[in-house]
Amino acid sequence: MSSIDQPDKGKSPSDGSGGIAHLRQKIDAIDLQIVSLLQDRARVAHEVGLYKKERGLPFHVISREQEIFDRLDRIDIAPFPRPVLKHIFREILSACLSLEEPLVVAYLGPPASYTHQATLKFFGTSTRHLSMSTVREVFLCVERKEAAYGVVPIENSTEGMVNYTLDTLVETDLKINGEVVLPIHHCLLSRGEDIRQITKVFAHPQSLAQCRGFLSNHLPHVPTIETTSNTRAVELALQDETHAAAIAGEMAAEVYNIPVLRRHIEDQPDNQTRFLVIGDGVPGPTSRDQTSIMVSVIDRVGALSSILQIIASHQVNLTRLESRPSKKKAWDYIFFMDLAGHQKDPAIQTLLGKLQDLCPYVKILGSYPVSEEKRKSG
Ligand SMILES: O=C(O)C(=O)C[C@]1(C(=O)O)C=C[C@@H](O)C=C1
Repeated sequence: MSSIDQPDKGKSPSDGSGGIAHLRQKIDAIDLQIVSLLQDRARVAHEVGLYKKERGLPFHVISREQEIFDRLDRIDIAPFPRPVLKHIFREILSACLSLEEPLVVAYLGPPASYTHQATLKFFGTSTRHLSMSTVREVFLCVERKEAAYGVVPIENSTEGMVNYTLDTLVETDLKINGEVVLPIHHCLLSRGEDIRQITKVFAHPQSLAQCRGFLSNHLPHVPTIETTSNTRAVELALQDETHAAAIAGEMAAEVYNIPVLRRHIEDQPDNQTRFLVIGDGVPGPTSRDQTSIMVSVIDRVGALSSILQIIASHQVNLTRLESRPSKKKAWDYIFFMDLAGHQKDPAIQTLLGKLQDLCPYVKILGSYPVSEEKRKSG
């Protein structure tokens, strides 16, 4: 028994030391209050669910959830750590929603993939998650209404855009409903106890690319084998008769019970991946939204710069600009743009009208709340 577990018989609150038994009684009473308040909240959420069911209203409301998180941001919660409070509320909302109607979310990759982690971060754990093996399948699952939402990677801070997701966005009628940013920390996982014993490294090409420096410094002559996912890399490393290693996240190490040989092997310490949440509706406006659009421009000198000037003249902030080959004609491009604001904002509405007049093609990919990470960084 550790000393803290010893019953604190000698002390009482009256001896001035605030005996631990008394403090623990206080904690027990507070815990009961927390549980009782959670019960009350769950009952009210269930009532909201019945109200919505009668009227055919959507159960999961991203803008309402954002409003709740915004309010938490404004209240003083010291000394309780804010990120933990957010985490707890993410789970409370997820649990309350599951009493209204279980939410089904499709995501890319096997369980324990980074996209699975992003899904848990956005929706909490009280949802049903469907693992899909391709980005296309995630979209199809939502299009067929087998899932309410899908989660796919869109961009890595080291490796750039996930082109396959951009291309799929071009084709689909689904809309972007949210974004999640996840810090990506890769680990070298192996049953071999010494890094010098490693015979080969299995990894997804994106993870290999993000750990190039580590591999060339520490495993310069060890062959690397590309896999379809990080989790597949772990499976292959486990099946291998020699001391093979895999690159994957800590969650995969836990799920597959494979030791972590090295942590943080990514070349960029602030390596992050941005994921998109896709759905078939458009979330309502919140305190801070962005609108993603896709435009094609007439193939003539200055066409793109005149579009950019129009955006600026409408006082709309362009926060991202990416180009992709149109795949219709050589050297013909489409542009992906993120605009600060919601498509219901008057400035964005006027701008979109103007762009629709000027560009051969404009598609609104969605309006959705800016991620927690971007909100924090200003
Ligand atoms: O306010 C609602 O519309 C609810 O359904 C309640 C609630 C909540 O628990 O606060 C639950 C799920 C929604 O996504 C948003 C909020």
